[in-house]
Amino acid sequence: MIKVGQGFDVHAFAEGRPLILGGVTIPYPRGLAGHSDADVLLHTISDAVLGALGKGDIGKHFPDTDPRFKGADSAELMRTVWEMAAEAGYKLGNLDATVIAQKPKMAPFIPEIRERVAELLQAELSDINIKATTTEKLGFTGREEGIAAMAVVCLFREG
Ligand SMILES: Nc1ccn([C@@H]2O[C@H](COP(=O)(O)O)[C@@H](O)[C@H]2O)c(=O)n1
Ligand SMILES: C[C@@]1(CO)OP(=O)(O)OP(=O)(O)OC[C@H]1O
Repeated sequence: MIKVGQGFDVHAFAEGRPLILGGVTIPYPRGLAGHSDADVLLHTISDAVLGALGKGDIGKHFPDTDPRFKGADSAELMRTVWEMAAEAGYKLGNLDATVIAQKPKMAPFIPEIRERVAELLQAELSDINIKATTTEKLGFTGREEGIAAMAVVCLFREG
């Protein structure tokens, strides 16, 4: 059985917060606003996994009205999401994700993010692809108002 899921998320920049993307803290003067640590990349990947499982989205499982998730570590949220997939017998086929950000330059951080995501999804590094693109200074990402991310996952299991 093969299942495919996609994710998309956006968070606005905010002063006085660390920038955490893919479970990695990126040195940058601003972070992202959110109820959790606002890791837009892990939220996107989590949504893609939940989509493949037909189990809604992270807002359904971890509501932003619930004080338990205030300041939550999105890596822990994604670990919980992946447990749902593993318990249903799924393994990761592959993940392809894109961070849409005018700044910061993501390239230097992508190897560490890949490793972190591979560990969280109990996957081979070669099955994890993380990309970045600007929007050529166009739109809200181009104006450096926030960061968007999108992801596609393929899960598989026997039978
Ligand atoms: N935040 C970003 C955005 C892009 N990159 C890398 O630069 C390449 C060129 O970006 P364009 O938007 O001009 O196509 C892109 O392919 C990425 O490798 C980046 O590291 N961080
Ligand atoms: C992760 C959650 C939960 O803390 O909060 P946010 O960090 O605000 O993220 P978002 O992607 O807006 O929605 C999912 C939320 O339920």
